[in-house]
Amino acid sequence: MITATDISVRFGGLRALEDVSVQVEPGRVEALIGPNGAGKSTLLNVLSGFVRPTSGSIQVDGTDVTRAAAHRRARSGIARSFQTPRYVPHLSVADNVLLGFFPRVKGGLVHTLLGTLGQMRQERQIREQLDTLLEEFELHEVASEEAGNVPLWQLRIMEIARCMAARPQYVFLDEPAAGFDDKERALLAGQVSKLTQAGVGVLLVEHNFGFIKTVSSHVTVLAQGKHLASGEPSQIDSDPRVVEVYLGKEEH
Ligand SMILES: Nc1ncnc2c1ncn2[C@@H]1O[C@H](COP(=O)(O)OP(=O)(O)OP(=O)(O)O)[C@@H](O)[C@H]1O
Repeated sequence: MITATDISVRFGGLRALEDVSVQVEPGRVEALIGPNGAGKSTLLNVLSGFVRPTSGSIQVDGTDVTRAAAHRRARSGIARSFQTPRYVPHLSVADNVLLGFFPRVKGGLVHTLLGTLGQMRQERQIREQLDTLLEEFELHEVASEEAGNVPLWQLRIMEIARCMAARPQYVFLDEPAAGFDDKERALLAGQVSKLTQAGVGVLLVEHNFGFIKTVSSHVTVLAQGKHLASGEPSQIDSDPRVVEVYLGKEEH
């Protein structure tokens, strides 16, 4: 389990987070919601090691990782997606997913990227795992297309598949359904549930409450950097404080 306790972050004079606590459990989706500027991305960045908290602590499966850099967290089983998908547009979808195997390849330096990609393609075990991932996340039909030619919703699923290549225990998803229509959201919900079925703990930052209700088991609500409420989606949905600051203004 990931346990973040009393996390505070200051950017100069701005208090982006104040004493916020959250837990991510294996096989469950913890959703993080709140209005713009509430501190959701900052908390996700703190948990994945991209932002150092001013105070507070983070434990992953009982080990303190508060001071550990992002690459060390990746090695301790955390993978994440970004609000704007990060990918190499001129590489195929399959090769972009292949990049996710890097944390498992010893000595995989970025400047050896292309050479290593070539070697990895040769390795039967990795090739088989890649094929399984592409199949599982329904990317096989676009596997050989250049990622730059693939629609946004498939790029986001490609990012999730790439996260899973590292065999993570925890995956953080930053607004994975932003800009999606109902059909794309339903497809994405199906893919997210594959993560929890595999025992992965998911932290989901998302604005669409309908999507949150479909996939998550617990919700933490932030407002102006502080904890506002937490509970099951059905409790949050009817919490007057949450409706006032957030849900009343959002699609749900
Ligand atoms: N690197 C930074 N330097 C200075 N201020 C920052 C930085 N990152 C975030 N902030 C500020 O911290 C506050 C929280 O921002 P954050 O992006 O975490 O909110 P959010 O809930 O993710 O918002 P959104 O829904 O718009 O993505 C905001 O006031 C933001 O301007």
